[in-house]
Amino acid sequence: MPTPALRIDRLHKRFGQVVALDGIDLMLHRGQVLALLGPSGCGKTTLLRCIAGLSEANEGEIHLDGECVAAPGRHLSPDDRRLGMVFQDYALWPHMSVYQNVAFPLEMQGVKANARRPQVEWALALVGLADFAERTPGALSGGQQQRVALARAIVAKPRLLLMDEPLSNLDKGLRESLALEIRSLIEELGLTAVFVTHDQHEAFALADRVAVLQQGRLQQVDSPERLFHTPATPAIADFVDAGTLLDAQLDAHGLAIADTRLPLAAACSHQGEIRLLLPRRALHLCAPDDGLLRARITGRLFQGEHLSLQLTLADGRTLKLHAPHAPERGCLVGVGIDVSALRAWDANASLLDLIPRPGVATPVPAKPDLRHSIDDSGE
Ligand SMILES: Nc1ncnc2c1ncn2[C@@H]1O[C@H](COP(=O)(O)OP(=O)(O)OP(=O)(O)O)[C@@H](O)[C@H]1O
Repeated sequence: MPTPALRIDRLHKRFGQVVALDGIDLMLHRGQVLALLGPSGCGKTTLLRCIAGLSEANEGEIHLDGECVAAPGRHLSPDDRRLGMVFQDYALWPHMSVYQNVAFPLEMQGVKANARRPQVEWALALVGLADFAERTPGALSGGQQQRVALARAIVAKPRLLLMDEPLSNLDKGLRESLALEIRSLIEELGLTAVFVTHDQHEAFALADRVAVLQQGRLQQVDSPERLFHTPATPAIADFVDAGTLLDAQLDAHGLAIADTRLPLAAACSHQGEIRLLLPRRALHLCAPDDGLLRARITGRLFQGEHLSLQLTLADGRTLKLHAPHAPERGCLVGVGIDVSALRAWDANASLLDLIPRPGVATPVPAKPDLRHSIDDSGE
């Protein structure tokens, strides 16, 4: 097995009574990009700062390319860790030119001025700012300033690139284009990177692996696809907006949702309250009498490629789904469900395997999208 680019073992960090990191184990291979994703206060920045050497952990170890950089009694300084860092607020020196900002890490390493020039020009060209070398940061847009920060972070060819919310100060259009640029730069240079974000779209766009942190603990480390389609807990499903989460009831007759009972059971025979995830892809519209559920359209947003719909069930609870077409707000519709895509957890957030109830045929999803035949007459 190749030596991992980053290995973290049993990392703990406390601030007085506050446990910011509670036993983090993590491994990242060369060329991989990891997103640290989680709600405010979950410990993302603390973990990044411990990796950078800006913060000292209370327990545990951090290894970079097999070298121990942090352990009880050992703490390598940020400079000695050979990392590149990009911060949310760019952290450029306002009185220095773009060129001087990017040259700074090389200067600190003692690289001579004439040897610095080709490296700085290389880094500025990579981020598309070759013609901006003599400007000061104040004369640049937010996106351009973040590109300077990126050039400064990569100019000394770091073994690990660390980024703290690198896109969150930019507006939406710029966030998407810079995310694409950063991603291709990382691939082109074969960089290994860790970045912090509280935005799942940013995590999914940039990362190969996403580590979800909650209350100082890693909850799931997975590819963006697996995290979104198979979240380990209801809290993760909620955080990545994987669909609609509902409380439902499993009993001897099946799975009760609103005024319907689906012929499903838990493989382990669990009965009682469960938490159910209905991913958008598991649901489709059909005529009111053809679906497994009936609902009224109470929200309808045109989003270019699809409509984003909110449907309200008989008991007042709501479902979210996307559809290429839909009747107007207020119409009654049927909802077909691909039961194989449902996910369920018991009250302790342990995953339940839903299976067809013995002796009962699994419901076949009704034909999707009867857009002209759906009307209000089913009431
Ligand atoms: N210097 C500090 N002194 C005391 N408590 C701190 C300090 N830094 C962080 N904390 C606490 O540690 C916990 C984790 O904070 P951290 O900044 O790592 O969270 P985060 O996930 O990055 O949050 P955000 O997204 O809001 O930046 C929080 O409860 C925070 O209040």
